Amino acid sequence: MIDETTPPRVDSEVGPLRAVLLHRPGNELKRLTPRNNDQLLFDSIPWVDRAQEEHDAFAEVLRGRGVEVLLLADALRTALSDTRAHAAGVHAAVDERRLGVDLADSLRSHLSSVSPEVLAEALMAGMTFEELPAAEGVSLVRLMNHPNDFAVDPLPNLLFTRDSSAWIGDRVAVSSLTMPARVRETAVLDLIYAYHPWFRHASRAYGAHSAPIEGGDVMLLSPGVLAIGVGERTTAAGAESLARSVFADGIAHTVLAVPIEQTRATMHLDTVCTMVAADAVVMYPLSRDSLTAFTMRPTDDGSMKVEGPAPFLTAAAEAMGIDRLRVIDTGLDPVTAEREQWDDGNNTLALAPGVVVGYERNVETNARLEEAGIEVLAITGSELGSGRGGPRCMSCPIRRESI
Ligand SMILES: NC(=O)NCCC[C@H](N)C(=O)O
Repeated sequence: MIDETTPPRVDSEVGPLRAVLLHRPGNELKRLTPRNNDQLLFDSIPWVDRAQEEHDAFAEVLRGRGVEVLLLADALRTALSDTRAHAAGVHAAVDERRLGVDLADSLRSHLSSVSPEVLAEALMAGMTFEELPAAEGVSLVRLMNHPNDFAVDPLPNLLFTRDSSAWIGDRVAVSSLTMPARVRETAVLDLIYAYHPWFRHASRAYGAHSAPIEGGDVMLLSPGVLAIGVGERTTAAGAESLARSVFADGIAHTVLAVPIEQTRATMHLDTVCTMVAADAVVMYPLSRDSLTAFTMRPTDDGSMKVEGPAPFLTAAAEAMGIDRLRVIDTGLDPVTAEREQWDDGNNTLALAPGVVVGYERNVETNARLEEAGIEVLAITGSELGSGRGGPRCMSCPIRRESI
């Protein structure tokens, strides 16, 4: 059970983690085939039962360290039991451009009558044309689509709860996701934050803004200091809009925009760098000397100024008010470094300063972290990792203690 009496709040990457939003992979993963996996952003076809086992083990590691785990599917079902949320959920599921007016009407009327559980399943796992309810009359759209085509797209990347929303202080930013396969996740998270009792009074950061921002690019370096990766997913417009929004809300005083290479291997800032202590990061060695940052700060007249670029580590330390942001020296040779970066070796989830969760397969990175005094709680991710995301990607912290 989640303690809903304590309000959400996150103002660092490493403060003791108390509550987290995870998504236990479900039937949406069973939609992946060799024909659609690229488009749906998976690198192979996961063995779903094993992925669920791996995820259950991940959740147990967190619970074992005193973290409350809120599962996204439960949260969505709870939210959808509100009739207004149910209506909004039906609206989010039905794409009239794809189905045409008649089929869209018939699907809307069907989904309006189903339980919150069935609607939640349709929103997460999608629906094929074959699964649509039988309807009177002729539908060209139905005839011309293969029974296994999607009438409602599945959302296999819900697993990566980090990207679809991010808490900044006591506010939540629901992401505006870039890739077509993930765009509808915004609607799911919107429903949860608007209608789940725990979040009903939570204020939004980034409100009605729409320039792309993904949570994997948003890093809370220290209270009031954000780093935002700008690359394949988050755009410069997204980073600037989020910066203006957090300055206006008074929840940050400095935002660093960090250019990252626009490749799949480095799709988010947290694929190359995550925090493992209040003054330390683990970082892909090849990024160490090349990462830079533009520094944004608010001005007295309500606008903002931008400085830089400067080396990331220097700009970050200055913004955080510390002498140095340490990089745990993994000292890996370039080939091992590249292999372990691809397998999310740098994508750790901090449960407290100096305690992180990492994939067990990243043997070398984990060993170097341990040598540096960082406790690594190793989890299996052979199937979970097929979507190209590690422990940080798979978790959206909702409550952390201050450090
Ligand atoms: N923060 C992250 O790096 N998240 C991983 C997202 C993986 C997902 N398959 C995607 O391509 O969006």
